[in-house]
Amino acid sequence: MSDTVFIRELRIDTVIGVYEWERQVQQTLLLDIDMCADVAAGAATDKVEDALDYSAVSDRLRQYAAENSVQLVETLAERFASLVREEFRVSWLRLRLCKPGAVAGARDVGVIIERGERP
Ligand SMILES: Nc1nc2c(c(=O)[nH]1)N=C([C@H](O)[C@@H](O)CO)CN2
Repeated sequence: MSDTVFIRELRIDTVIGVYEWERQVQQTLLLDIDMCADVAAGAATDKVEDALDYSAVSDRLRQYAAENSVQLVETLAERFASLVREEFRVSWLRLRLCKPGAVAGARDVGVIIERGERP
């Protein structure tokens, strides 16, 4: 299956970072995610129940980040990938998690991971 449901530049507020001051504040990350999905299934019925609901995915990821704190963007990216694959039954995804402004002189830093297999 080559269909994709995507989310771009989702703002994620969380406590994240390795330095002491970062444990005291919330920071905003940006998430891009591409998820393998059967777009035809939703199109056939025109019902969100038959689609991969990008709104539900966004809400769940924001909820997870609000309730959990980690040090590395790598850790949060891996947890997001596992959560989406398990809770939304997504067989393959590519995820880009950015921490804007974290490094002086760079607009963005972060990680890109790809997990699973396309059916
Ligand atoms: N590969 C990583 N390097 C660094 C991370 C990270 O999450 N992954 N984090 C930091 C600090 O928290 C930084 O973002 C503060 O500006 C440093 N390096």
